[in-house]
Amino acid sequence: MATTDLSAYDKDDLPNVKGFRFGIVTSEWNPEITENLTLGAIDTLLDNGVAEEDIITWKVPGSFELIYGCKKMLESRNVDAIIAIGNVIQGETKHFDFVCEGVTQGIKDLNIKYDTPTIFCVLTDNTKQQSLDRSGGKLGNKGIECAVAAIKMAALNKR
Ligand SMILES: Nc1c(NC[C@H](O)[C@H](O)[C@H](O)CO)[nH]c(=O)[nH]c1=O
Ligand SMILES: CC(=O)[C@@H](O)COP(=O)(O)O
Repeated sequence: MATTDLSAYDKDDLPNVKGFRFGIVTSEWNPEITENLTLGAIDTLLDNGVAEEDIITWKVPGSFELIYGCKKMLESRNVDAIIAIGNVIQGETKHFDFVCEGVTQGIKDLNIKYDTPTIFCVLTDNTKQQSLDRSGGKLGNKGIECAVAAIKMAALNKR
């Protein structure tokens, strides 16, 4: 059963994050997908009062490099949350499994090691159509969903 619209949220349910700083690290693999996820995340942060100059964006080659890229941002930039954006699409071999598991575990580890939340915005899809549907298509944009998660977790960390 396909998921519901990933982008549905109520702005009134979100905390005030004016003055908060957010990082976005984006994988360059499947750029038409990851760029749409990134635009959805940026637009959502801006729409909820985050200043453009308070959004730091970096790019890495692939989803597996999101781990190191987020780690370096956590260690060198003063941000209240990071959104890790990638898109892994099943190929012919088991490489998909290892990339997905690796980045999942790696981002989980960052959330344990560092006191700044890193949001898992990685689409792990069987087909490109599934990715298109979830990055601004009929099922919404996971980048919006993850920006909402980043706002909520950044505010939680400041309680
Ligand atoms: N096949 C996909 C990859 N593969 C590349 C890895 O993420 C990594 O860059 C490489 O193994 C070198 O360390 N990456 C994606 O983001 N999406 C894919 O579909
Ligand atoms: C999904 C991937 O990791 C990408 O590198 C494609 O891999 P494959 O060699 O299995 O087609």
